[in-house]
Amino acid sequence: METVSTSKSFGGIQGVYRHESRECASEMTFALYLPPQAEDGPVPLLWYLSGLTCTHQNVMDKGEYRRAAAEHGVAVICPDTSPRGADVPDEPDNWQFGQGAGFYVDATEPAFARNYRMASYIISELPELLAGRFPLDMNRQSIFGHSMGGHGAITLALKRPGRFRSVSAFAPIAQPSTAGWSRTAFEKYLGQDEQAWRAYDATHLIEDGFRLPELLVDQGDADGFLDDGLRPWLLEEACKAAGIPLTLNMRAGYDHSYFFISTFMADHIAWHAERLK
Ligand SMILES: N[C@@H](CCC(=O)N[C@@H](CSC=O)C(=O)NCC(=O)O)C(=O)O
Repeated sequence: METVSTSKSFGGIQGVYRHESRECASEMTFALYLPPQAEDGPVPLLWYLSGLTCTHQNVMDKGEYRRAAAEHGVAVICPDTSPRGADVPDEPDNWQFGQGAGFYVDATEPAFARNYRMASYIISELPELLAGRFPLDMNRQSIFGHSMGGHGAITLALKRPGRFRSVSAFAPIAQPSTAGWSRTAFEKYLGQDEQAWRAYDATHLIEDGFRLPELLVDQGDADGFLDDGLRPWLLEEACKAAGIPLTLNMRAGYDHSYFFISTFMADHIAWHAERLK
């Protein structure tokens, strides 16, 4: 693993690291913020999964998470959203599929199965890489994210009870298997059998019996993707039917951008920090 950069921030260290990924068969880059408390011993780890078109860098530059992370003594890891590189299959003119659009699935279609293994990358490879190299308490992890990444956080946690102490999301895609901007990606990564897509769809996982102890979601009501892409009411209905306590904060006037995310970032970090104690 190579250190790309380290910068002191709010008393801690914002690092960027690069490594050869076993799961994605490509070079991958991630950002890790260590709060000042990490100098004295292992700190809990909060995963932030980014949305379509992002790398590790969008949230690092615009998410404004470091002040709250330092205050609460929580490390924040921001992985990339897909495998990268000239050898990785891609559709450069399509922002909803391929590089920057991994959807946190393990692809099964032959053209993509070698590289597009973001579920295993986040759940297995990256934690293995982090453990021991950084002062992190891997028994205390939580997860959140935005849009494609908010949905990814919910699905990864639903399928692994106990792995994450808490889960939250900014404007998550509620049901990607039926939304216009994600349906095609599911077909290309996972094949035509829609039954197989259920394992990567939050509302369907909940319908199929998977559970979370609770869920926090913030959603802007001026989000241009609200009605066609995000549809938080589908998540609300699924959680209600399943008895999952959902706090859905509809935020008046906010859109889908990092201006929205950064506004509520400190609230989410405080909420996770309380559960990571
Ligand atoms: N290029 C698209 C807009 C893409 C977009 O809004 N991406 C969001 C995530 S959307 C769901 O996963 C994002 O986080 N973008 C990065 C950023 O820095 O804002 C278009 O032209 O509509």
